Amino acid sequence: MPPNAIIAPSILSADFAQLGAECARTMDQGADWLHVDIMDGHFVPNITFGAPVVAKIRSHVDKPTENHGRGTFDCHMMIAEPKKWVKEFKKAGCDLYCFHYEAAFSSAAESPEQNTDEKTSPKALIRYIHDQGILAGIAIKPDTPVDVLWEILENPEEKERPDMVLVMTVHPGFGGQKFMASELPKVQELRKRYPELNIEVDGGLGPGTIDQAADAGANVIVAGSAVFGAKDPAEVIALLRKSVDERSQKL
Ligand SMILES: O=C(CO)[C@H](O)[C@H](O)COP(=O)(O)O
Repeated sequence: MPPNAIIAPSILSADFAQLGAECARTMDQGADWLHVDIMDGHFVPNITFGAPVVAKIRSHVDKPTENHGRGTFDCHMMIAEPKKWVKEFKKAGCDLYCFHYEAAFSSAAESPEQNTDEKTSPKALIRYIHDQGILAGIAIKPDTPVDVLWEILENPEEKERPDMVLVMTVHPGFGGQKFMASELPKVQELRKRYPELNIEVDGGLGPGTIDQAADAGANVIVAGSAVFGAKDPAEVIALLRKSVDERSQKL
């Protein structure tokens, strides 16, 4: 059976003027993790915030007492140089550093396939993140085929295997976009091969789309506008959890 449902509201849709209070409130409303979107204006055409802001909001939410536990800060690094920021974000209180496959190679290569330098490979980056004592996630954009992940997930070296895979269900950069159901076969394939893996989906998730994502096998659900824009965010969080829990029994 897949791992438990983890509901991770994306604070991209929170009121940035009251971010600490928004984080604390969302946890009180039943969130498991907080999804923290870091955008650098290069990897994606938008800018959010950096480690100093994460350090400030971290103090408003209790640290998790175990890996993947309640209060995990799930930092989604939509940045062009993911290795450069690992230590700083760990220091700020990031518990799970999720980088993009597409950004993991040195900028000298025109595409990930052209880069054969082991030092800048996703596997090396995962090892580096684990060496800092935090969890590592790897994300793929809609244009990236899921096959690129097999070599990384099948690595016999445990330290070089990710703790979570994030399948983007929108093109990264902005909240409030339309859910791309075309990405769900990636989730299905991942779940078929890795029953125990934490598989996260991000983009356009809410009451109208959660059942499809849960049927495909996603268990970590990011929802920004659906939670922060709701009249009753606690009800939406509970609904997302129920869908995943019910559907995961049948997988
Ligand atoms: O990573 C993201 C955008 O790049 C956001 O986390 C995501 O889009 C969530 O927003 P929404 O639930 O409103 O679609």
